[in-house]
Amino acid sequence: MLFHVRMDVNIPHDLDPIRADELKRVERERAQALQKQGKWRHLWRIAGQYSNVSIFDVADAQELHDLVSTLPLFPFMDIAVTPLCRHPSSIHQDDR
Ligand SMILES: O=C(O)C[C@H]1C=CC(=O)O1
Repeated sequence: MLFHVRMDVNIPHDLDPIRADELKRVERERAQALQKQGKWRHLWRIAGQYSNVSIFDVADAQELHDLVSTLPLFPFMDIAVTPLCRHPSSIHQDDR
């Protein structure tokens, strides 16, 4: 099942910079591992913002929740989720 996910990151200015860098490093490792597994299918930066738009390919809403809620930066993100289904005019067979 595909989900469009927007993540807006808001790291508090008073968070220890070393702690923030460590969170970002582990977040990157996690994001790249999920991409290699095919679960985080697309990851795009929104130009000019500390935000991304992503497409997740997971079994269901529970799996999506389990993945995003355990991301290291989750406590500092506002997340908006939109479930997707196949468009009848799509030419991409893997759009499901
Ligand atoms: O930078 C972000 O958009 C937040 C998060 C998502 C992937 C990653 O490496 O960090």
